[in-house]
Amino acid sequence: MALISSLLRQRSSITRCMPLATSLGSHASSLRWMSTKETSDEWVEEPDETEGEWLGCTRRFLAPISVNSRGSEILNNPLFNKGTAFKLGERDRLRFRGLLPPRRLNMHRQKERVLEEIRAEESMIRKNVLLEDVHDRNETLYHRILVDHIEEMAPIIYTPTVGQACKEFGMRFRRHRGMYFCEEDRGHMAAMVYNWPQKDVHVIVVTDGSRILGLGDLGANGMGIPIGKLSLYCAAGGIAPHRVMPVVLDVGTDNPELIKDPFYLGLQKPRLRGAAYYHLVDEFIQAVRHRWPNVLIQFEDFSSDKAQKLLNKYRDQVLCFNDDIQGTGATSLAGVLGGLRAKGEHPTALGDQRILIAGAGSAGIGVAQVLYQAMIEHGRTEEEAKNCFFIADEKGLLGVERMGELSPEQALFARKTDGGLSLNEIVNKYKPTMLLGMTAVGGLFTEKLIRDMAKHCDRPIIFPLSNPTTKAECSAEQAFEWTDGRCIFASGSPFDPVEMDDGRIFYPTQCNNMFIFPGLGLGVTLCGAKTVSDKMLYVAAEALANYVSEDELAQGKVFPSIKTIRDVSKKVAIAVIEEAIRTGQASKINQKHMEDLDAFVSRKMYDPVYVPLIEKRTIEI
Ligand SMILES: NC(=O)C1=CN([C@@H]2O[C@H](COP(=O)(O)OP(=O)(O)OC[C@H]3O[C@@H](n4cnc5c(N)ncnc54)[C@H](OP(=O)(O)O)[C@@H]3O)[C@@H](O)[C@H]2O)C=CC1
Ligand SMILES: CC(=O)C(=O)O
Ligand SMILES: [Mg+2]
Repeated sequence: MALISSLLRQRSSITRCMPLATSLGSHASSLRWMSTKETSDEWVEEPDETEGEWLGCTRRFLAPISVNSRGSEILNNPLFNKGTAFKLGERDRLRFRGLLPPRRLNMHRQKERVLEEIRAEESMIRKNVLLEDVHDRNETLYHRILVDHIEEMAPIIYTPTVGQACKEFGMRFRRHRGMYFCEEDRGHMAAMVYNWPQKDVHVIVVTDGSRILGLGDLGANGMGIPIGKLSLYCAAGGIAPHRVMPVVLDVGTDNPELIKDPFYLGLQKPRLRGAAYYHLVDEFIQAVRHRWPNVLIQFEDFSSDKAQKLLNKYRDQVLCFNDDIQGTGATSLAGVLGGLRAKGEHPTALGDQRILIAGAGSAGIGVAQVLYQAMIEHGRTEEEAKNCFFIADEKGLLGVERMGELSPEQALFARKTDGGLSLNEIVNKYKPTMLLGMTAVGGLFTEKLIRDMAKHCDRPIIFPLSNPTTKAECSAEQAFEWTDGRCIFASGSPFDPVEMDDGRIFYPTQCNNMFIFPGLGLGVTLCGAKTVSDKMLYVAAEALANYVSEDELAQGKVFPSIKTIRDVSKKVAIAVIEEAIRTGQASKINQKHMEDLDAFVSRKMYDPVYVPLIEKRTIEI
């Protein structure tokens, strides 16, 4: 009876209509029109007593959203579920009154409870499981926790812990998330993409699991990576959770342990190769673009032999980029520019550096390509720029004598002399000013190597970028200790501050593509770009580099604090949109947006708050 009268009251209160804000994120697409009277009189909930503490006091108007489901369906849908935070009126209207304990906790209290539980747990992987449980039952709360505590949560949902989460993916599997495509799905993918429950996907992160972080071939267990990256897209890049889709292309695995693992959930057969592999990828790309023509596709953790080929094939045709090649390149450029600033050198001094890159895979070559382009941008000739690089793989310095076996991208950097020199020999002969590690070989940077770097260079830039922490080429402590605190350091996975014997404290920052991809994705999807250009990556790197303050540089920090990642992503997005406008790619940006891009981007960024829910049929007018 109460429900009927409540519905009657709602209907009779309709006065005039207005469109609802799309920035409400997850469910706005299901909205039609809403009466201002309804929203103001009936549906807007009393502000929570602690709202200001976590939301900032000046909240935008929380218009309700209409949902097709009701009852326990809502409680079981992580995009809608608010758990114990549902107010009585909502429990009543949506027909699940009595299905939750009576006492209501507001979001702040729920968050405190989860934080207490996570903080009481010592093991990082257990923390990951607890947080992913929240992800699976209440996405709004999950993203609120990430946004408010990103520095603490990033190592739990991302590197380093995501590495272990991937390794144990089969064992820990609880609930479906993301899509899988395999050879058996050939011919069906265009139909399969319609199984995805959300109508409007903006960003896909896809892997074939062939090189997960520095852990090698983890096959379908690699799903943890797209999930982790997309969590950052939402929390740091402000893309609403219903607009992202994690994907694994399960093309088998060559990892013998997985082939015999009884709990492995992927196909236990050798990897698909050659034309069949590329046809499968192609069908996937066509299928997702058929349903979502403007979707951004981020290639992630493909082994290098395929990563560059796929990028070359699709980069001018579809909105896509390879995070390990291009995202890491842009991030490292920002760090290197920060390092030069910390040394009091002008950005154009980039072309005066001698850069030793250990690792000639996707990341190593990607970084070299972006630094090389930046040198050209700063006026160096191709020859001068090439001459700055010393790139080594397991066989030593890349040299012209190996031309036949190198990829075209590697061949560009092959040295005319001294091919095959070891890292130690390169350091002693060429006295590099920078040492960047992307080998996935933990501890590769030995004490001798780093001490020799510091002998020849007053302030060497040392970036061990391999992930997870076990694969870092050296630790922060080692780098600072072996250079007497003179190095400029950043790492792929986080390290704690280092206190030297003389009391000096150094604060290592993280050189990880997480500083680029969320903002890049936000920028290109908001502006309607058709492709991701090299220049977009360059301006993204500049925006990131400019974010670091003089004070931070003075403390040896060449990247901003992860606490600021949401704002960093906004700046990156704005830079990307400006570049798209400049080159006529910004099809969705109008004059009004251009007048205040900052406000436009801020408005569009998903902010995880509980939005009042109403049953769809009660508001159709
Ligand atoms: N911080 C960040 O944002 C990012 C970090 N990464 C990390 O970078 C690492 C590498 O990734 P990716 O490039 O895709 O991997 P690849 O496997 O494609 O490349 C690894 C490279 O390291 C070389 N290598 C192996 N052992 C040695 C050695 N002893 N000395 C010199 N070189 C060696 C390999 O040479 P060979 O081919 O001869 O074996 C290969 O060229 C991973 O750990 C990944 O997590 C990646 C992307 C972003
Ligand atoms: C960070 C990242 O993308 C990697 O390690 O592969
Ligand atoms: Mg990666």
